[in-house]
Amino acid sequence: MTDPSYRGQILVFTTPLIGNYGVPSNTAPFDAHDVGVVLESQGIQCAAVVVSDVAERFSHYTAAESLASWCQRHDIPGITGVDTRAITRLLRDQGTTLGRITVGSDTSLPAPKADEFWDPSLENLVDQISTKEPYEINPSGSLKIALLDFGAKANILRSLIRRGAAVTVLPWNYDFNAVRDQYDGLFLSNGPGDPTHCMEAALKLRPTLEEWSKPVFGICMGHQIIGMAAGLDAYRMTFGNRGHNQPVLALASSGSIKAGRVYVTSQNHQYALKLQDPFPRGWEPFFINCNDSSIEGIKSTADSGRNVWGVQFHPESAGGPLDTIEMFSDFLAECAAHKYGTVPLKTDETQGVSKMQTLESAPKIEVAA
Ligand SMILES: NC(=O)CC[C@H](N)C(=O)O
Repeated sequence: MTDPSYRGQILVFTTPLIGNYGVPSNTAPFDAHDVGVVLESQGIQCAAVVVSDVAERFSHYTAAESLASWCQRHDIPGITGVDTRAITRLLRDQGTTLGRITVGSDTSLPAPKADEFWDPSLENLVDQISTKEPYEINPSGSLKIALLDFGAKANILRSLIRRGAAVTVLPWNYDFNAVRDQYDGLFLSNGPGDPTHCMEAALKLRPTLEEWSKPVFGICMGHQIIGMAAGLDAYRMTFGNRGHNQPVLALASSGSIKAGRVYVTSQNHQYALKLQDPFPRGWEPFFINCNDSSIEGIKSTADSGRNVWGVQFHPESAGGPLDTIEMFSDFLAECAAHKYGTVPLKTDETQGVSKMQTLESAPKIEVAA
């Protein structure tokens, strides 16, 4: 609920009992030295929550308040006592759908018209949530990482600073080309909404993505930005990938990632990069989703002279499995290798499976209309 990528969305929980553990307090401040303890941003980001059975009595040693009181404090509506199974089945048939929560039981009122629903995908949600001013976290860190903030989850910042990086958080549309010499690597964060609203930022980054030899790593929206800058199209999926059990197959080895292995990942996205054959010159698919064959990662090819990669899933999870958490260590090892000339964990192409074989034998690919 605090992941900024959920901004504007009504979340329907499939687990029937929600709120049993209450909500922890996020006692560490979000400032230049820390990014909170457990929550992913300072407030609730989703537009509303739909729960089958909300727990009014909560119990956990870190709990500070109930789900309902937390929602009330943040002015976020919630509804309980509804058949979330029925709503989920509807969403599974027709895909992600505009919705609204209304109060009252007068069924004689006419059903709302299409234009009476607020459509968050029409807005540039990234611009609403991104930092307005640059700021630095852990300034004494040895590796200087710039992070373009499309709506970054706090655990991405934690995962970088825990590994010793100094992170400068920049607004999403900042002209990074002009300041890139000051940094050892660039990170592109996750973020809410339709990535094509950020096309200008993607195109602005092209000189860096084409000329810079230092590492660039993108997650989710960040991965979509890299892909759009590389010339791939982004499309809206009928069924976005959400949840903590999305299997992805690695098509190439790099750092801790081994080609041919399936990793279980945490995901939250409605858009994806469109698979095309051939891939743009100098780029290759990195991961593919085992359920729907959508692209889950791309990377620059070994002969491109660049060191850029992005993943559609969330290696930092929070919540979810930690199968791919070492991708943060890989990123910083690459940055250190570039800066100090040390040797990072290297790509082992010999373990690779045939990419085209994997793509061909995979299930049907969902393509945008
Ligand atoms: N978690 C994210 O960064 C989501 C990216 C994008 N907003 C999508 O829905 O596809």
